[in-house]
Amino acid sequence: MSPTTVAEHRQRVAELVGLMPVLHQPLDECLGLVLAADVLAPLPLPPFDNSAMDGYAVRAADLAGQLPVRLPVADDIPAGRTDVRALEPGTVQRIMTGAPVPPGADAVVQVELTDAGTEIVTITGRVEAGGNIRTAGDDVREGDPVLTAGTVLNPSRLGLASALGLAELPVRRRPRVLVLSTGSELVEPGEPLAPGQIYESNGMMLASAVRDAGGIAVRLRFVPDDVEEFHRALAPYLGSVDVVLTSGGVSAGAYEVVKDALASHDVRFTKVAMQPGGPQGSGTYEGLPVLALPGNPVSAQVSFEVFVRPALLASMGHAQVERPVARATVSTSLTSPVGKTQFRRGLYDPSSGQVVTPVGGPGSHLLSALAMSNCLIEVPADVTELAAGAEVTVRYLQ
Ligand SMILES: Nc1nc2c(c(=O)[nH]1)N[C@H]1C(S)=C(S)[C@@H](COP(=O)(O)OP(=O)(O)OC[C@H]3O[C@@H](n4cnc5c(N)ncnc54)[C@H](O)[C@@H]3O)O[C@H]1N2
Ligand code: MOO
Repeated sequence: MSPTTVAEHRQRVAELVGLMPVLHQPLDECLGLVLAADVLAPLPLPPFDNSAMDGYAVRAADLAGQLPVRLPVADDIPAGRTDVRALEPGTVQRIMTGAPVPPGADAVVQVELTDAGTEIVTITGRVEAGGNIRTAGDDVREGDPVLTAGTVLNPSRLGLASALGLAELPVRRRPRVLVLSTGSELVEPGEPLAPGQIYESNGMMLASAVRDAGGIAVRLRFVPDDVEEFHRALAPYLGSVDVVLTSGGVSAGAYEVVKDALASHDVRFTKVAMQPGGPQGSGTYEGLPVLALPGNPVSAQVSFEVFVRPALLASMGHAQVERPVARATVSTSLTSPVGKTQFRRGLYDPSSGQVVTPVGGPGSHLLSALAMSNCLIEVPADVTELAAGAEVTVRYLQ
């Protein structure tokens, strides 16, 4: 049987994860989420004619003659006043930025062009009719489609929704991902380490990657290589998560707990033609999508980047699920296994003439090299050698 290609496995993972349902969420929880329906402005912005300056609401015609002119101050209009009275000819009203312009006024004279009087004001400068007034609907007209379905909600868009008086927006909700590491050798950071044990790192890395992609990570402390314990550990979470993401226990050894526990369910274990990240499991368990990543830390994280991150983003309705890619020249020669897409770790600096420098070797245990890198260098499956200066595609991770 020919190995699964990267593209085939990506497709399978995306289909398994599917689309999250649409919910009306409070704006506070919408940052980074994708709007699921068009939003029509329920009111104009600004909602009423208001002053752009602290100063005096006037009739421009009252300033048409010789300046300075002295006019009585008939009223005071702070922002937020709701009972504004009409401006009588030959008078002014003191007005603050954002306050409603009184009927009858057609301009605002900024305070700097006056003596700031409170009973009588002396005005020394002229303003045109319409000057310093922000008219209703200037920014948004009522009924305008201000935010369209598919828009990613960023700070300014959430600000706009608030300005329109919306307390909630329809969005695809964040996927809840159960992150579970397996391995009897694993020890919680902070605990003492016995010979033969290592500190657990995939759980922290994958949970952070889930959050970084916009999902909610539920971390289940790692379970030992025991099938019964694996099932018992998962059971309490099955009703409350959307995806189960495991790492470790999928290759060819004698104690492959994830494979042993799930192969009898609807989970398929395959070799994907890539390095790192060859052994992969995917399918459903008790109706839940399960993505079983290999345990080597670099393999787990590269698998997340290539398969899981795009699927989580797509599940939230993102159209753009790819990292930015660029063409770059590689600074040193590279070799790559035959028939496998290789993802090497690299440092890419677009300001330095599009050069990418490999960091560390191909080994999938080289976590510090991954931590020092900012991109993945993609070597196609049909390429086994690259000379220094050859062109490659880089996926920019930061
Ligand atoms: N005979 C073969 N052996 C291996 C093959 C193979 O095809 N034939 N494939 C290799 C490849 S490629 C990979 S990748 C790994 C995948 O192994 P598993 O998914 O079964 O992972 P483990 O054996 O449990 O662990 C591998 C390695 O990673 C460390 N690890 C695991 N989980 C964590 C964690 N949460 N935090 C930190 N480190 C972790 C573990 O201690 C091992 O060193 O299999 C190869 N072998
Ligand atoms: O696929 Mo393994 O991920 O080469 O180390």
